[in-house]
Amino acid sequence: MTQVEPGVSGADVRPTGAVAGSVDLAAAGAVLADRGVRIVLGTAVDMSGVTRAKGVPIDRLEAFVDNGMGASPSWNVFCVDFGIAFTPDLGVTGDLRLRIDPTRLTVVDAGVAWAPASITQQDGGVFTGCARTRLAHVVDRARVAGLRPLTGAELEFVLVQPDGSARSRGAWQGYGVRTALDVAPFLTDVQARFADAGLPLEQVHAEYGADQFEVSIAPADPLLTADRTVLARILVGRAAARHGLGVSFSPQPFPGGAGNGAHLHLSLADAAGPVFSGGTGPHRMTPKGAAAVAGIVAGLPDLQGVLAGSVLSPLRLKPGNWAGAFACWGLENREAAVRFIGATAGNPHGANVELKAIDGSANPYLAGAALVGLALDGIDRDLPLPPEVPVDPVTLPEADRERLALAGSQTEALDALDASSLARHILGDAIVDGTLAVRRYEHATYGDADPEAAAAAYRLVFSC
Ligand SMILES: NC(=O)CC[C@H](N)C(=O)O
Repeated sequence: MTQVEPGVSGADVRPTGAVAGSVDLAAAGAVLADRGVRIVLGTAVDMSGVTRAKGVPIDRLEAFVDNGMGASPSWNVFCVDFGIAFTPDLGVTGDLRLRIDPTRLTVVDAGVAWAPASITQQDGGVFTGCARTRLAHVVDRARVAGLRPLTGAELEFVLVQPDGSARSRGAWQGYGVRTALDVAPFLTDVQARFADAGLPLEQVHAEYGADQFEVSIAPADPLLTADRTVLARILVGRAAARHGLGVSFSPQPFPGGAGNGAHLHLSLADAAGPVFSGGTGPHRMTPKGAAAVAGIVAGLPDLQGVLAGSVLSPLRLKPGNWAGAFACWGLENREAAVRFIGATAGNPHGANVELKAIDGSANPYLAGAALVGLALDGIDRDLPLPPEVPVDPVTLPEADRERLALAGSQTEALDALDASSLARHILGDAIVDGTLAVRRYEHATYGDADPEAAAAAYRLVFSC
């Protein structure tokens, strides 16, 4: 391999944007070693939404790319309490490989570099249960259809004690200046780590929940955004640890408190330009843009078990939480699952849709695949745009509210996923069945538990 990818060849080792070409691994390894890197961690996010890693010494970088490191198929169905929800295909026999993407190599802590891994068969062949590979596949489908999707991620989290218990809330105020200034050393550390990693930070601010903050990441290719979401969680977690803090991305860290969303923004362009602006439809959508919104709204109940499928997710996904508990769309409607954001001077990234129903338990690769896949489905089938909901959906007549409400229980959301040929078309049977196994295991374990006990069990598992 002679071609050298910018970003891993010079003094700089950081994510490189859209991936192209190959990497001179010997040169990249030398750069990392010069920067004091001793270990490379390769991560994969399992179907319960937990990021797991294998590590190699820096001198085995090439093997991590070319041969991969061994992982049992059961890696995909580990659960939040580290039980294993075996399926007929994902069990104790066989072997898969974690192969890192060297174009994403980034130094994340003293002596440690990170890269996301795809899970492959031993010989490098496609493993259909790999979430990262599935997202790449869905993005490829979009390209073949002449569409260019971009996604941007918002990550909400609550600062906690390192053991997961609550911090003192005496001084907290929603979006509070003092709330932010009180943890300014942590926030400025987050900014520095993102800058060093080449991770484009759009906003970092106190949210409305107690000790809740949000970082948002600029729009990019959906695979890059999902990789960056994993990286962002690592960097936020490391910054928190350095300041004696813990961090919870759980959908509902404390029952009765604010939930953590993992909203994703989507824009789409075809050869003629952006599909969510420049047309003659509602809010200047083009026919493709309208069909994409229709696809997301129509398919949301089928994919809820992937986007917000944990035991805790229904505690967050309720009216009044700005979490998008209704399968409808509306211009700048923060209670609609699909918030449409028009092209205005206040929005330099252009028109896009924000899917608010996603929470911090969702695998970011599957969330991206579901969102892009639903938009493609709407375009493929030329679905008609449902009427806009321009008001808070709780104010609608009861029959409309009931029709639009997303599932209020985990069981209902999972049964809808199980029965959905659309979800199986977008994500494949291995991913749908693995997700169901993991979430049903969670339901059996925590479904009847006191919400405080369930929340405690989940509090730190989605942080890195
Ligand atoms: N500002 C917001 O959009 C709040 C979002 C909310 N915390 C959620 O769970 O989705």
